[in-house]
Amino acid sequence: MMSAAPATEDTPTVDDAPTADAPAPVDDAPVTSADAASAGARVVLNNVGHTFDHRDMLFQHVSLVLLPRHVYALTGPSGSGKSTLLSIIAGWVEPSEGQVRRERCGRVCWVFQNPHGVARRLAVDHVALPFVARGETRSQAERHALELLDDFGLRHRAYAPFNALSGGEAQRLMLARGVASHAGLLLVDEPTAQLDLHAADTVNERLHALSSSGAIVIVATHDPHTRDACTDVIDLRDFQ
Ligand SMILES: Nc1ncnc2c1ncn2[C@@H]1O[C@H](COP(=O)(O)OP(=O)(O)OP(=O)(O)O)[C@@H](O)[C@H]1O
Repeated sequence: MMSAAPATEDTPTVDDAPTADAPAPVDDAPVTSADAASAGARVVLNNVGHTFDHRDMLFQHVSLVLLPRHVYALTGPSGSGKSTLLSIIAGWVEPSEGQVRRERCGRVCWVFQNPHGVARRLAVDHVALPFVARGETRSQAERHALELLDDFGLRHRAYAPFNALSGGEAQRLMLARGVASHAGLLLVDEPTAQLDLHAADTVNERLHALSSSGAIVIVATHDPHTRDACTDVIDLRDFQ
């Protein structure tokens, strides 16, 4: 395991980012995760810092380049700002200091700690929908969805409505949907907090498989097993 690449002379920095001559990245462009990797996707954080009270910085001077085919564990004590940094990377929260650039990342997918689904919709339909949206027939989409549910250890829950799933099952379902939607940037908040060891291992393996397919995967976690399953670690204690 290694630390996430700091934006040094050896790694791309914001100075390498597209200029006015290059097309601006469009976050919602319908590219697949594999496309995102081949298109040179990356997330560049340049001296990012954040405070909610204009007094105490949660973290500061975060300068990193995040690349496809890596799974970044975002670690740090409770309250150190992991979810906040995920929100900043997603573009939902403006950092108090510095800039974030998402370059050619394609679709951004967030998997929450307490996922929301459509209560009465079947699990399989949550995962089939992105395939249908890409033009597959209903039966093709269902077949692909079932394969993904199998990967996440949820095959036996495929025909359960969302509101009958446990918290851990619901979160794995949303990870499967993230894969189905071909996210180029996948942000995951505490994916294994509600899982037993076996289910957690299944999730950790799939995170890896997803990054191999070309996505940038960032996982906020307290779980040492999840951290060890990641390729890189960003420890917020290094940015206080
Ligand atoms: N919108 C907000 N307004 C004000 N304070 C906030 C807001 N969001 C988060 N905070 C505070 O910022 C700090 C960091 O929160 P955050 O959820 O990012 O930490 P975390 O490292 O993800 O925590 P945990 O590991 O417990 O989930 C906490 O003290 C939290 O109460």
